[in-house]
Formats: sequence, C-alpha cells, structure tokens
Amino acid sequence: MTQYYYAPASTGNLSVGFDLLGAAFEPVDGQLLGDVLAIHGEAVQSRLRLSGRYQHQLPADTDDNLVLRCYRLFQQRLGKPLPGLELELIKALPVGSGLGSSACSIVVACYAFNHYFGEPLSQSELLQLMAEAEGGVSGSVHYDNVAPSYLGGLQLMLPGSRQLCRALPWFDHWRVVLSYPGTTLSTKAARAAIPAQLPLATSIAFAAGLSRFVSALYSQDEADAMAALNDVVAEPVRLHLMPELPQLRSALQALGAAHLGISGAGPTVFALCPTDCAARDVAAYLTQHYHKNQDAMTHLCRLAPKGARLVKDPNSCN
Ligand SMILES: Nc1ncnc2c1ncn2[C@@H]1O[C@H](COP(=O)(O)OP(=O)(O)OP(=O)(O)O)[C@@H](O)[C@H]1O
Ligand SMILES: N[C@@H](CCO)C(=O)O
Repeated sequence: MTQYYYAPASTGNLSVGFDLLGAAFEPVDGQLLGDVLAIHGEAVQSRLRLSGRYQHQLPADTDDNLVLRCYRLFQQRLGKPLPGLELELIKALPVGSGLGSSACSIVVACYAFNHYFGEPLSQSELLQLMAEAEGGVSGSVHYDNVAPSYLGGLQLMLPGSRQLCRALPWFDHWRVVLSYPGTTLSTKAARAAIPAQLPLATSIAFAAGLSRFVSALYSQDEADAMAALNDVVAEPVRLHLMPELPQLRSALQALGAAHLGISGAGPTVFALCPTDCAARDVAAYLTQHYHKNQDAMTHLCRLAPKGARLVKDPNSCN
C-alpha cells in the first residue's frame, strides 16, 4: 500500500538568527505547504516520478534529484544496500525560493526512508544526515531549514551541544504571511554575498538581537520580541538582490505588520502580523504588489507545531 510522507516549508534566519534560527509554517486554511513523498512499493531499481505545482523547476534528470541522492546517502550511512523503491515526489515548494525547498525534499525523503525501514537511525543521526545533504546543495552545512522542517516549531540551533537544536516558545496568535514572487535566488549565490568576517560592532549587534528575541519569547514579552527583529547580518548585504524590501516594509507596516524580513536567502519575504485582520490585509497587498509571474504564491500562515510525518493520500477527497 502506498505510504505518503510530508514535511513543511520553513523560514531560515528569522531575521535575527542567521543560520541559527528557523521556523516551520503552515497555512491557517489547512492546506499542506510542503513537499510530499509517496513510496508506492519496491522495485528492482529505484525510480522517481515528479508531480505537483513546481515539478517544472526541478532537474529533468531525476537521478540528480535530492530524493534519490538522499536514498544513496541513507544506504551509505547504514552501510548496506536496500531494495529499489517506486517513489513519487509531489513538489509543492518552489526551488530557490527561500522557503527551504531543498531542505523540505531532503527532510521528507530521509524521514520517509527511515520510517519505511523501521527507524534504523536515531533522531539526531537523521538530523545530521539531513544537514549534510543540505550542505551538499548550498555549499555549507546549516540546520536552520532542515531542523524546523523535520521537527516543527521554531528551532534554535545549538552548535556543539549534543541536542543540536531546541524548540523555542512562540505566540500562538502570531500570523506570518509568506510571499514568493515567482523568481529564483540561488542559496549558494546569496551565501556568497555574506562576508567571511563581521566587524566587532556587527557581531555584538547580532548577539544582542538574537539574545533579546529569545529572552523576550521565554518571558512572553510580545512587544520586545517584535522590536528585536532586525537583521544586521544578511539583509544589508543581500538588499541589492531584493531592492523592493524597504518600500514593501513601509507599506506593510502601515497595514499593521510588525515586521517584514527575508525568508531564508530570499526572494520570499515573511511578514509577522499580530492579528488575523492585519495578516489578511498584508497578504492582499503582497499578492498585488510582489507577485511577478504565474509561479508566485502568498500564504497566510501560523507556526507549524509538527514537522515531517505520515499523511493521508493528498489526492483523496476525505
Ligand atoms: N527535490 C528537490 N528540491 C529542491 N531542489 C532540488 C531538488 N532536487 C534537486 N534540486 C536542486 O537543488 C538546488 C537547490 O538550490 P537552492 O539551495 O538554491 O534552492 P532551495 O533550497 O530551494 O532554496 P531555499 O532554501 O532558499 O528555498 C537546485 O539546483 C535544484 O535544481
Ligand atoms: N541560513 C541560510 C538559509 C537559506 O535558506 C541562509 O540565509 O543562507
């Protein structure tokens, strides 16, 4: 019987935590915003079929698809060959979008293989495998998309600790509007814009912003958490890739958004809103002013408490 697995979209950095903070989001209307992987059965040789809204953005040769690359990596990690699989990737996240698209495929694939074969890898072994696979795409290992997509929620990376990452508190009424303009930005290219070293004043401002945000979440000081959201690391050097950001920010703040930031490496933006009403106005504005082509999409979301998991057949009506 076919098994369907799902992993949600994610926003890396969340403005104050470059490479250290990431959140999984889901539309409030109950839609799935993330990739689905179907395991239809076993075969002599693994085969991958592509479907879904953004299948046209994937490499034509499925051998280059991250799903099959992850299956090879998974077998290497186990140190033994596994049977071939009949796979289908339902690609719902645009590639190079800032929504953690490659991470989402990696997470859903690694999670599915581990579940299907009886969970031979522990949670932290699987997370490490996912981060290595993601590092192969973006040029350096970072967990801020794979961790939330795998585990759900808002995740703070803890480099050097055994736990690897920890879920942070949030505000349940916060809404996040994710808007993808339909154009592409390569994560590798956007990472090349980040300087290898930061001046001391920027390093202190970065540490201060992240600490202030995390401490405001723990003390449930909403105003302080919102005020802390200021990107001093990535936005200043990536602004030339997304020059509309300052104008969009002013317009959305006038509509009630508390913050507008770059989702991951962009070009998707995320707007944090304190109410549903403000989020609806912000979503309407972004749909009208930020969409560039037919591939564009805007979703009114909340934090996704759950990450990768088994789901029902997404094509069935019940
Ligand atoms: N299943 C897949 N999903 C996404 N990208 C894939 C997949 N398989 C192969 N790729 C390739 O991996 C690369 C992903 O590039 P990149 O890291 O810039 O995008 P991304 O992860 O979608 O970005 P972001 O994290 O900003 O959403 C592209 O070259 C793409 O063709
Ligand atoms: N932290 C990563 C996220 C990529 O989606 C970056 O900003 O490069």
